[in-house]
Amino acid sequence: MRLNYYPSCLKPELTLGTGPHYDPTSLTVLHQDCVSGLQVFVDNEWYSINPNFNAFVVNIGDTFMALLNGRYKSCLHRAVVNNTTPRKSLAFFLCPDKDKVVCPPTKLVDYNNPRLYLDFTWPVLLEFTQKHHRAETNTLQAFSMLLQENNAEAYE
Ligand SMILES: O=C(O)CCC(=O)C(=O)O
Ligand SMILES: [Fe+2]
Repeated sequence: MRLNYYPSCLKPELTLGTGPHYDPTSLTVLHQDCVSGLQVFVDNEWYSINPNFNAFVVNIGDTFMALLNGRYKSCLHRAVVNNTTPRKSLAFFLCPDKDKVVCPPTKLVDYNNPRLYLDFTWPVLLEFTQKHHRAETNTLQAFSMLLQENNAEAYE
């Protein structure tokens, strides 16, 4: 769980509350107060999500995307600040047990939908995100390439 507090800022256009990122986890359940700030990146544009104190925003993260073999996509999002009102949000991250292998069900893999990502466990992806945090890059793609390189080396 993460509690975010974004103080107001005299020059909000010069800063970001939380930079653009994909959540690496499976699902994120987000609760916001009544101040807007959350934005998602769709079709090359940032869209503000209206805050609703009585609702949760559920975000698909990279682990869920891998588990569903890319059928649902994780979403690039960020939080911006404003010059009048501080904002608070609460993010509850769901992630797999540490020894569970993230592998899509066979039903989601066939000739037209080949495996997009090699098997991995959550702690390995977590370590990758902690060591190589690169805002706005596609973390899952970069992680997947590393898995493929490691896999190839193991067979050399
Ligand atoms: O504060 C927000 O609305 C977003 C926070 C967020 O994306 C996160 O904590 O991962
Ligand atoms: Fe997030």
